[in-house]
Amino acid sequence: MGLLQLLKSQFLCHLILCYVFVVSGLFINLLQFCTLPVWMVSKQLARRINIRLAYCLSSQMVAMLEWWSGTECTLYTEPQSYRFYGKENAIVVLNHSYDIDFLCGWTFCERFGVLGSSKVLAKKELSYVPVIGWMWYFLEIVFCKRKWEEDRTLVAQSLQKLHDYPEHFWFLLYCEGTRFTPKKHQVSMQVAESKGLPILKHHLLPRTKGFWVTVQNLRGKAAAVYDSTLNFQNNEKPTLLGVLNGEKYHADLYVRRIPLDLIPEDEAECAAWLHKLYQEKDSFQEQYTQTGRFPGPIVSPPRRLWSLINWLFWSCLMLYPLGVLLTGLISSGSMLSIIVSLVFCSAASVGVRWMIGQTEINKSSNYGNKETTLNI
Ligand SMILES: CCCCC/C=C\C/C=C\CCCCCCCC(=O)SCCNC(=O)CCNC(=O)[C@H](O)C(C)(C)COP(=O)(O)OP(=O)(O)OC[C@H]1O[C@@H](n2cnc3c(N)ncnc32)[C@H](O)[C@@H]1OP(=O)(O)O
Ligand SMILES: CCCCCCCCCCCCCCCCCC(=O)OC[C@@H](O)COP(=O)(O)O
Repeated sequence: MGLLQLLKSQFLCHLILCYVFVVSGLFINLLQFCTLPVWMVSKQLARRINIRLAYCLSSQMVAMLEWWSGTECTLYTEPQSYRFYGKENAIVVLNHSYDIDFLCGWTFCERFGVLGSSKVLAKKELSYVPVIGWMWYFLEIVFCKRKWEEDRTLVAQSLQKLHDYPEHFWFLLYCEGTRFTPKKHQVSMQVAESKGLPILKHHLLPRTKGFWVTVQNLRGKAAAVYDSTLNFQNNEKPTLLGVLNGEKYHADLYVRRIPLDLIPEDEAECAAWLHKLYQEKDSFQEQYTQTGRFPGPIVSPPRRLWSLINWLFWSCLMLYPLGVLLTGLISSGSMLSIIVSLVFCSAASVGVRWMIGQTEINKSSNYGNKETTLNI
C-alpha cells in the first residue's frame, strides 16, 4: 500500500472529509432557505440559484468518487446519441443494484453539465436525510410514498411543475422501486410468473405506474428516455465507505437513447413496453457477465476539473474556522471544553455514519419483500 493510499484510509482523514461535507452542506441548506423570498419575486431566478447551490453540494461527492477514490466511469453509447447528452431534458431509467449507483449517475450528470438540475423520483423517507434530503426539497425533487393511491396525483402535480423549468435536467427513475436483494428478486419473480411475464435474472420486476405517469407528464418537455444499465468490472461491490477509504472502482454504464415519441401513450401498452425494456436490459447484463463488456462503442467523457475546484474551495472555507477553533480550544486548556468537543464530534460521527447507512443495500427497506407488498 502506497503512502497516499495509507493516508486515504485513515479515520482522521474521513472525519475531515465528512466535516467539510456536512458543515458546508448545512451552510448551503441555509443559503437555499434564504432563496425562499426570491421564489416570490422570480421563480426562475430562484431555481437557477438553487441549481448552482445544489451543484456546490452534490459535486463534492462526485469529486470524492472521481478524484479521491479515482474510480473510473466508462460510458458505452452510440456516437449519434452522445451529441444529445446534456443538451436536452431526458428521463433516465437505471438498474438499482449497487450502494453507489446514484453517485455514478451523478458523475455522468456532472460530466454532461446537468448535475445541479438533475432530478429523481425518490422515496419520501429520503427527504428527511439532513443535508442531501433538505437540498432536494429546494430542487423540486419528486417524492413518493410508494403507495399508488396517494402518489398518483402528487407525482403528476410535481412533474407538471417542471414544464417551465429553466435549465436542462435528467429525471432519474429506478423502475424496480427498491434495491436488488435475493429475497426481493424471488418475490418479484413470483409476481412475474403470476402475470405470465418472463423471468428476469439480474433485475426486479419493474413497477410500471411511476414510469407511465412520468412519461405522460413530461411529454413535450423531455425529448427522450435514456435506458441506462450499470455494472462494475470484476464483480466489484462498491460502497460509499469504500469510496471514502479511497478504494478505486471501475464502473461501466451502457446508455441507449430512445425518443419519447416511441413510447406508447396508453397505460397498458406503456407497461408492456417497459417490461420488454427490462427484458432487454437483463440480456445486456447477461452479456456483460459473460463477456465483461456491454454492446456498442465506448465514448467516455473525461472527468472535469470543476468538481475538484469546488471541493477544494469548500474545504479551504470550512477548514480555516475549524483550525482557529481547535487552536483556541487547545490553548484554553479547559478540560471541560475539550471533553464537550469530543462528545460533540462523536455524536456527529454517529450521525454521518447513519447518513452513509442510507446508501447501504443491507439496510434496504422492506418494500418489495413478501410480507409487505405482494398483492397477488
Ligand atoms: C445516465 C446516468 C444517470 C443519471 C442520473 C440522473 C439523476 C440523478 C439524480 C439524483 C440521484 C439521487 C438518487 C436518489 C435515489 C433515490 C431513489 C429511490 O428512492 S427509489 C424508490 C422510489 N422510486 C420508485 O419507487 C420508482 C418506481 N416505482 C413506481 O413507479 C411505483 O409504481 C410507484 C409510483 C412508486 C407506486 O408504488 P406502489 O408500491 O403503489 O406500486 P405499484 O402500484 O406499481 O405496485 C403494485 C403493482 O406492482 C405489482 N407488484 C406487487 N409486488 C411486486 C413486486 N414485489 N415486484 C414487482 N411488482 C410487484 C402488483 O401486482 C401491482 O401490479 P399492477 O401494476 O399490474 O397492478
Ligand atoms: C465529499 C465527502 C463525503 C462525505 C461522506 C458523507 C456522505 C453522507 C452522504 C449521504 C448521502 C445520502 C444520499 C442517499 C441516497 C440514497 C439513494 C438510495 O439508494 O436510496 C435507496 C432507494 O432508492 C430505495 O430504497 P430501498 O427500498 O432499497 O431501501
